[in-house]
Amino acid sequence: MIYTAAEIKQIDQTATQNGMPESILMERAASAIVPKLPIESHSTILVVCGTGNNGGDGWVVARELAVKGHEVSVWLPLGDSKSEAASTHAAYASSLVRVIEQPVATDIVIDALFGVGLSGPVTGKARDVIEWVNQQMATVLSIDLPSGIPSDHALEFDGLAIQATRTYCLHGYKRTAFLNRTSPYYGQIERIDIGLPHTSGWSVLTESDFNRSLLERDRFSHKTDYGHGILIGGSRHLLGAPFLGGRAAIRSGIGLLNLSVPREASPFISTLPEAMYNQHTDVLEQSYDAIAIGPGMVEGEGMDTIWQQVKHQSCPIIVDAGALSTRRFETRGPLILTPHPGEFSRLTNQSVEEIEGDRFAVASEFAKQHRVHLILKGTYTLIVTPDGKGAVNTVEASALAKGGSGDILTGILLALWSRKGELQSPSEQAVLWHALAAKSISRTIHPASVLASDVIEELGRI
Ligand SMILES: NC(=O)C1=CN([C@@H]2O[C@H](COP(=O)(O)OP(=O)(O)OC[C@H]3O[C@@H](n4cnc5c(N)ncnc54)[C@H](O)[C@@H]3O)[C@@H](O)[C@H]2O)[C@@H](O)CC1
Ligand SMILES: [K+]
Repeated sequence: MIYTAAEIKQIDQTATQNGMPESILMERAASAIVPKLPIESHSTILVVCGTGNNGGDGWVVARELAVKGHEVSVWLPLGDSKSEAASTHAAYASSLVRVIEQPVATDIVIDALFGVGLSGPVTGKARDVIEWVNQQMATVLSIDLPSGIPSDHALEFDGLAIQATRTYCLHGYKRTAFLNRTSPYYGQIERIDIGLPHTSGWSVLTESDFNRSLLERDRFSHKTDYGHGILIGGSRHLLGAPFLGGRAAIRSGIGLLNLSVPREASPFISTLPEAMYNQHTDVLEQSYDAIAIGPGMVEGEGMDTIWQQVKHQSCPIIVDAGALSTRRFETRGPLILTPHPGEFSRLTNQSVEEIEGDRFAVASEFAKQHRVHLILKGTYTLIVTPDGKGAVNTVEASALAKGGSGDILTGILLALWSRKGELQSPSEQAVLWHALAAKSISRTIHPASVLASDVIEELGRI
């Protein structure tokens, strides 16, 4: 569940209009956060409160901790609360805690300076406050967002924000928790339910979302029950990619696999005898359950002729690497595109910085506009459906930052999309499986040393 600041404000406003006041939401937020705080009985605590509702949350947390017997100081570096709900809480809580003018070093700092109300880079005195917090040796626990971090995108972020040890994200995560530039500030993240309804179009994928029944085989089944796919790839100087993709497809359970490779690949055919082979110049059969095209391919070398045949097929078509082009968006069946940010930059005419700074919006817009399934690769791969909704993968695997990883993902996608619609969210499952296999092999081989082939062999072991 991931929300923009505007969505959070809307949910908040609807709740308020329907009789759930902000002060009660703050109460709920604090009572859900406090039991989770990693605070020892003897820890000294400083709560830094801003003037908005994030500061209001801070006041209630401070009050609860004081009631539990902790030594709590509250610092209001930007002055008194401007929000009515926060002021009400501040009035009572200030009778239970110590309100200080000058900050003191403590074991714990609770950051309640800014939440989703921040707009643009931090200005004024708050900049010094953030720098002061970052100089402390304390464990820093942020409420909702690390103060200074924008909610939705990193396009205007200037690098000044609180470096949290842990962040308690209220209601849902904010997009910046999953952007390369901003996610490190969050520390560990935890979602806090405050009892509001969920309306998010974005979900967060973790290990537990992987559907292990993918690996099951029915005892009376036949190879045709698991789909027949073709992977078209390779070019004169890039011959390994289709074999990596093909091997990954077979390791992902595909029933039958054809590999279409250039003539120059003939010497490698014996490395994967489980596949059936075609040449790029062969006419495409009509009977595939899914097609993948692109690993190791380059423009020219017959690409246009091959694409003319592919695009008339009504099965799902996965387009990757060298086949990704704005000239190849027209297909009869579902189209699944798998760009990394550089490739996506070419498809969108936006810079890699613009894409990486605002991945969710750019990916969602693109998927809706072109009615495609989009897998925007990265540390936090986004998997977007043609309605612009999607999921972010949070299973991190640095071993995948290496040539060949994309070919493997294409192979897994081919296998899962070949299952004739029998699987829910094949793209999400493929991304998870890929990351989990890489994470799993990284336990026995150092991530720097993991080969793409090692990841393929691990697919059946997770
Ligand atoms: N629906 C929800 O999820 C709930 C949200 N609540 C809290 O309310 C927060 C949002 O509260 P608010 O909307 O009052 O906003 P914040 O408390 O996040 O911040 C607002 C303050 O920041 C200042 N500000 C904005 N941009 C600035 C900049 N660039 N430089 C310096 N100062 C700047 C504003 O002048 C204002 O005083 C959430 O993050 C969350 O902590 C909770 O109270 C419970 C319910
Ligand atoms: K905060």
